[in-house]
Amino acid sequence: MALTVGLRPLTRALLRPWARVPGAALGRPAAGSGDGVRCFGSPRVLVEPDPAAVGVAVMKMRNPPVNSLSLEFLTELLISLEKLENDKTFRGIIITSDCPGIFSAGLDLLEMYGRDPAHCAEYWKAVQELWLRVYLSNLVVIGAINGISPAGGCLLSLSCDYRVLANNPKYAIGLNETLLGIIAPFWFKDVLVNTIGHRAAERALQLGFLFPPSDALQVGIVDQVVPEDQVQSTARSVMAQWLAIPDHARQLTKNLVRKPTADRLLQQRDADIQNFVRFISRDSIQKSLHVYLEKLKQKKG
Ligand SMILES: CCCCCCCC/C=C\C=C\CC(=O)SCCNC(=O)CCNC(=O)[C@H](O)C(C)(C)COP(=O)(O)OP(=O)(O)OC[C@H]1O[C@@H](n2cnc3c(N)ncnc32)[C@H](O)[C@@H]1OP(=O)(O)O
Repeated sequence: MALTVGLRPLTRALLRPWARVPGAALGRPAAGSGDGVRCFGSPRVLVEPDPAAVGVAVMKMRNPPVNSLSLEFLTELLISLEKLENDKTFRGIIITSDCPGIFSAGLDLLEMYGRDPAHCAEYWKAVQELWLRVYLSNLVVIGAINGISPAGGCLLSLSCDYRVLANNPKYAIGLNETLLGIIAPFWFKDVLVNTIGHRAAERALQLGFLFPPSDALQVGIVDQVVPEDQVQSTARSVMAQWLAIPDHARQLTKNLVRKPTADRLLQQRDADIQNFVRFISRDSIQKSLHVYLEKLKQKKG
């Protein structure tokens, strides 16, 4: 089945592989700065230069209540990342959350439930694009994970160069897709295998493990677990260590390590979109999503 993907103009401009964001940029001088420091804001993505670290931006995700990765939110994240990537002021980003207790609830289930194939295709393309942009970023990307991080939230974390997780037993992280009756796509799986190894990934993926911090550290899905009030300062110290390496050497090395994984998706992006649309449109999958969404509602009581 050939898919015709009808993209909206903004999304279309953004989602071409490595597209340049057109003129109407969100980048603007920080209010009252006048010193050339740039701040790229958007309603759901707050980006500010780290006042304590030169060349570092802090990107706070603010899509309440749970930072689910809706199409609009993905688009704003992509714009902000593109702007940062193009601004030579910055060499590193710390990605964190502005939603208490939640890093990201992952992909927005409402973008996949009860939607037509064209919408699902557009959505999946945006998911692919965000992953590629974070995973292959020339910047040092540190995840300051200050909340629970299931599925797509975990993928975002895994795509960073280094992960610092707050030590709170509620802040579990993992690819829990099977618990929803869906499956993690091959590129989610690849990134997990690259991070924790084949055997651990095999178990974690099939059983839909959400690792609490101590287990997450033990299996290697995060690099460091620290008290909640030290997540930002730790991320900043780690960033300093990464920024001590000359950019060109670090970037080429990152590319060497990550490109084969990214290429697997780049070589079959359209097929991956079609597979996703076919899979998600199945009655059985839509029913699983319905049951899961109902469970989330009932949990509230
Ligand atoms: C042939 C092969 C082809 C390959 C095909 C590949 C197919 C792959 C398909 C999909 C892959 C998907 C990956 C994902 O990321 S799926 C999303 C997984 N996420 C989760 O499981 C998390 C679900 N959410 C929660 O567990 C909780 O909400 C939590 C994050 C722990 C926060 O709990 P709490 O603070 O108690 O908040 P609530 O549960 O009350 O939630 C508040 C409202 O937010 C809604 N919500 C929550 N998560 C999502 C989400 N992911 N998407 C959309 N909406 C979400 C929740 O329903 C509440 O809404 P409301 O206030 O209206 O009731």
